[in-house]
Amino acid sequence: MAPVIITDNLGKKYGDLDAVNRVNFSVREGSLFGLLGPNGSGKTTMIKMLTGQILPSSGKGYVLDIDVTSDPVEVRRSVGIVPEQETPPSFLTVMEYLEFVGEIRKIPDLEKKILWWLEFLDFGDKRDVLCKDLSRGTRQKLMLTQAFIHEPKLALIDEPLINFDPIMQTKVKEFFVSYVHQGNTLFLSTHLLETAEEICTDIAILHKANLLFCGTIHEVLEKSGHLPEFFLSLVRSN
Ligand SMILES: Nc1ncnc2c1ncn2[C@@H]1O[C@H](COP(=O)(O)OP(=O)(O)OP(=O)(O)O)[C@@H](O)[C@H]1O
Repeated sequence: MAPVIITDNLGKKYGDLDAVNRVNFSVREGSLFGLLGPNGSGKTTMIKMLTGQILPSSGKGYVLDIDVTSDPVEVRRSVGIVPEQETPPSFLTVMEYLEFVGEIRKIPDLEKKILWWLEFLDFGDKRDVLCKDLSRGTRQKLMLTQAFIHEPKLALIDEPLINFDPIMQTKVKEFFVSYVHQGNTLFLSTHLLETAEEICTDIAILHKANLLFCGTIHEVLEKSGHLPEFFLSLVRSN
């Protein structure tokens, strides 16, 4: 099975700063891939490059066989994306925003799908509320909905569980696991190491713009017993 994401010496500089330093890894189809790393290690920059939001400074990146440098628009069209701390347009209601997304993505049976998501994430009572008046958790529900409503084969999500209460975290984690069991792929960045250990099949660790580790969760657990210990000892020794 061909990887759904390949990076080949992919790098990003902001002026003189290496935010991501010539990184190589690939993501298997059907995996739940967790990108970990301390603050400022380059996770968001990596996701932005892989979702066509910024252009790399060096190397190549392929997402679903699409070159992220030459065809960023096609990348954005093909995947589900939840950018870091993104908020939906303040001047639209929940329904208006989802109808807008449906229009752009040309989603069949849109109304039915919207109703399913409103019920699944338990925010149907907010359907006519302007996005500016939503709580942070409800905004995150809306951002997750817009990422998955067109049923992409691959979704990339920056900090997916932030702002959610424990009940909603559990529900969303279960959704992620069932999403990959259906053959789709999920690429997420997170600081929640216990959660990554619980649900991820594959792990990559960035530190100071460099890739320190990429492998399966089984390799991690064999080496170290638990992901948090593995992560801390690797990062502290580099
Ligand atoms: N637009 C930008 N201009 C200049 N520097 C930037 C820009 N965006 C990010 N950086 C820098 O690039 C480095 C990597 O940032 P990035 O946001 O990718 O890290 P991160 O791992 O996602 O961090 P966090 O866990 O804190 O969200 C940091 O040093 C950051 O200050």
